Amino acid sequence: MTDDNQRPSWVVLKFGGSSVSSREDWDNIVQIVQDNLQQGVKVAIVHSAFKNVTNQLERLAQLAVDNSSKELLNEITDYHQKMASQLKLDASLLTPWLDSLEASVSRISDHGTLTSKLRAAVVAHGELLSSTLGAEFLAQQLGDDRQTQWLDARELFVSEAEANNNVNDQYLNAVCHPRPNHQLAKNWSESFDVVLTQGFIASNDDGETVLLGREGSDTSASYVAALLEAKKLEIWTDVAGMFTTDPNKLNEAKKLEQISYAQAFEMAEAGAKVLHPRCLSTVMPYRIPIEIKNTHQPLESGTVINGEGSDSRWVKAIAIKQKVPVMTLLLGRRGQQPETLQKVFTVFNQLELGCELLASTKESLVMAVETSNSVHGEEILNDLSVKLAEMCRSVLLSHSAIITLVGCQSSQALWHLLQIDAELPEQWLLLGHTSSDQHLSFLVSDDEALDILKLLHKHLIH
Ligand SMILES: Nc1ncnc2c1ncn2[C@@H]1O[C@H](COP(=O)(O)OP(=O)(O)O)[C@@H](O)[C@H]1O
Ligand SMILES: N[C@@H](CC(=O)OP(=O)(O)O)C(=O)O
Repeated sequence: MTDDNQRPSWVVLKFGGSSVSSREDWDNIVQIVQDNLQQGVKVAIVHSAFKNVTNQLERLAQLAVDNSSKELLNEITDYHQKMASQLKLDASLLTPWLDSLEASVSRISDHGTLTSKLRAAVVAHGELLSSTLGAEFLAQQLGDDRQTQWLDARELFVSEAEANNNVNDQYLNAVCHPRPNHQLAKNWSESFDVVLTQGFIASNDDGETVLLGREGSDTSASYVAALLEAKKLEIWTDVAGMFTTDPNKLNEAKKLEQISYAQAFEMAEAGAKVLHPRCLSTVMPYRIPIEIKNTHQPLESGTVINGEGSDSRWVKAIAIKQKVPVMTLLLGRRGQQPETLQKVFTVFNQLELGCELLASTKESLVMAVETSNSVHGEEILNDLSVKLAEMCRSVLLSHSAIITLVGCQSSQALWHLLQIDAELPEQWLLLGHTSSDQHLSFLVSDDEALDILKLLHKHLIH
């Protein structure tokens, strides 16, 4: 099948960690790929690390600092060897990546500290190891009639150092700006039926490995889709679409058959981790539709994301983010003087932490802290508290939940809330809305979050 310009069509299939971690998953993947090939399209696969391996590698990098990573390294090695055996593949395929993983770990131990560059080099191995097995399995299953090619994503995507990016972000939350490359799409079409590459990883101008931020494989998939100007991007995961809320948190969640790019973006930004928000901003300019489907139930329909979406009077979905570190700062007598605010933001900058200002009054600020790209994870919050305490009257760190109503104007959402004829919890900490005015957020205590979600879902989702 070709598109209007007689270019062969590509579909991009992204398989997340929850979709590639068993033999059954892989049998389904082979079927999904074959179905596409039979329809005459070429298939580009973006492959994540096996389930939970990225977290293990993050821990491995930390343990390497004081040379205590051996046990975990063995565990990770074992896990991949077992996957090779489940797929009936020769485990020696893994050797080059296991060797380079060990070398990267040794570099951290020799260095004695963990830099974002060394962390990226270690963590990238999750995708390198898994995709090597995935490509070989697929090549064997599809046979010689089909050309299957493994590609190194670091040769496809080079990050751009954004002026306002700190060093952590440059290595751990890098950004690329791929544009359609018709010649490349044509070359690949002439040589291959299926290409398979890694999600989550890219390189920088110096050829070093960088990461695209946690959950970044969706972003990679959107990069491949933009590069090929694909006719469709399919996100294959462990649920059959985007739901009115996280179906693993609330059984009553309903599948959304179709939503607009903008609504999906709001949901993704607000915590619906089934899709990464950056993925949407990459494909939207090219109007590439996205479909979210369930690898474990491939025949079940999914959610289609396309189009503008029309104004709705109803809340369409509710997103939830839990265990968000939140700092409440009492600024004292001088309140929000530019000088105090500047000091506060300088501390965030020095610690290379991101933050989102959730609310402010004359004397206080409530900020959500983004720690996932910090090399030192949770410890850094204590550092932050100590530093902020030097300039604020009091500093309170809590782990809270943010609940966001998506799909109608915030004033409309607020009106619906006020109609709820049930007891709402006392602790609605605050609310805010974005400039797009299509969502309304609340900060609530983490302990109560799921009860509140249930209540809101019952009353607001129709
Ligand atoms: N609104 C939502 N609709 C569907 N899934 C959601 C939603 N919000 C959160 N999720 C969660 O997203 C998960 C899928 O994302 P993720 O675990 O990152 O999968 P993958 O490993 O395939 O990338 C689901 O299992 C579900 O718990
Ligand atoms: N493996 C990376 C990238 C990713 O997006 O994975 P997944 O597709 O399993 O969410 C992570 O865990 O962050």
